[in-house]
Amino acid sequence: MLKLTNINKVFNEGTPDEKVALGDINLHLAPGDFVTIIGSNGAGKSTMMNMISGALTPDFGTIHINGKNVTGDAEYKRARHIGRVFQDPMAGTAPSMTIEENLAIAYNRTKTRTLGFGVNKKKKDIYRTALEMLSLNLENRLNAKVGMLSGGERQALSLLMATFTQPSILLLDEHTAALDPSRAELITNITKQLVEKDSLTTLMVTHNMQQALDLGNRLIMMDKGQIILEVGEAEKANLTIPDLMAAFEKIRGEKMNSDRALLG
Ligand SMILES: Nc1ncnc2c1ncn2[C@@H]1O[C@H](COP(=O)(O)OP(=O)(O)OP(=O)(O)O)[C@@H](O)[C@H]1O
Repeated sequence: MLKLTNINKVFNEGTPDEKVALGDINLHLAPGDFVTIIGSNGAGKSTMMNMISGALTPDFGTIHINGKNVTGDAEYKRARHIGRVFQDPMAGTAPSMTIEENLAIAYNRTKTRTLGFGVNKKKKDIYRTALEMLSLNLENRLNAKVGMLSGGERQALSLLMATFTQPSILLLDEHTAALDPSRAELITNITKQLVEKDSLTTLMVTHNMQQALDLGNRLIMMDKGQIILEVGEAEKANLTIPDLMAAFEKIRGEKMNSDRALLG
């Protein structure tokens, strides 16, 4: 479903600021895999997400989605196969447009123009049914401007929009980090529900160790541009935060340097 092969990325190469952001990353996700990603500061997590979305291109290596080599494809070209939710709840939606109009954009992202961009009764029903899943009563506020929603509501809508058309890959980039704990928990639960509903192949970066353990069937740990630990389904089920911290120390010989790590 998603295959990263020997992905390398160096920023400011040949200068005093040279930084190896990704050094030979190999990662393979099977359909329906939900992989959580944790790691130290500057480990390369966001760079890897940007490589997959097409926001950045690797210096070396290949990216395959659904068996197709997309390494050279521009971000807009990959967008129809990829759903992405960012940390900033304001990033995924258009504030001056209504909930219905925002959903129409997401809905039409993968459709051909011949199906029309208008909002008809059938589409309205699809939007309402999807919104009901969030249990936020947004299905009764289709004409409300998105700018009027709370951060949590907006992030829930972003998540719905990113998953609405069942993308091949869902990228969640610390998407609960900017929310207060109760809203973060709500978005975590909605994430679980939406991903499970369509068995979406998902990659989620998080600084919340407990969230990384609670969600998904696999976990990877990154440090200094490398994947230093991969945990499979059976092992993940019994893993604890102290286990993860101890694993990092054992591999690296030092404590994990993440000032944003939430240790639960
Ligand atoms: N555009 C850029 N130009 C130069 N260096 C960059 C650029 N983007 C990232 N880097 C560097 O590459 C390394 C990896 O950055 P990245 O943002 O991927 O890490 P991260 O794991 O997401 O970190 P954090 O958890 O702290 O957000 C860092 O050292 C960072 O400073």
